[in-house]
Amino acid sequence: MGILFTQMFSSLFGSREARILVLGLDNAGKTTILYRLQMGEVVSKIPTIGFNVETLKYKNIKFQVWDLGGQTSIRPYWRCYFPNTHAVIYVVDSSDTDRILIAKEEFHSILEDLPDALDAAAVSEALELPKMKNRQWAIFKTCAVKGEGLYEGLEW
Ligand SMILES: Nc1nc2c(ncn2[C@@H]2O[C@H](COP(=O)(O)OP(=O)(O)OP(=O)(O)O)[C@@H](O)[C@H]2O)c(=O)[nH]1
Ligand SMILES: [Mg+2]
Repeated sequence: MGILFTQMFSSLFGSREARILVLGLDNAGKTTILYRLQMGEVVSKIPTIGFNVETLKYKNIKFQVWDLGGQTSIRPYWRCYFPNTHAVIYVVDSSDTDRILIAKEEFHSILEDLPDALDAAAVSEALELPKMKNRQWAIFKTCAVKGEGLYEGLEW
């Protein structure tokens, strides 16, 4: 009911929401961009381990902006954040000429990964779960990195 009302009010007043990921190599300037947009100032010079998430309103759209750490060891976790993402902002440091090729490779691997994510319904179809009549089953979308969906599964 709560969700229904939220959606009704959103459409009445024309406000929309978008989930945005900010990706790019470490030191590219992602966190600086996020807080420049949100607070109009430069806040931190510390590398991001994990993520920062902030909500920005711009032109009647509420952007939920996820700024992920870009260090080599963290990049494999970017894909956990892809589901339900409306757009990716890919930040490149134009003065980091030594790593422009790495920036290109990471960018292309994001593009390869993006269409790969199936939603829970598609996974369930792919595994033909609905055909299983003699067992009880349920499917939950999880991301172990963020700890999402795990307890819903255990609860079940
Ligand atoms: N000259 C210049 N420096 C910038 C710019 N944007 C960011 N920086 C500097 O670049 C450094 C890294 O910026 P961050 O925003 O922390 O980089 P990041 O992409 O979030 O890095 P990770 O969190 O490690 O992935 C900081 O010292 C910033 O002040 C810019 O547009 N121009
Ligand atoms: Mg950062």
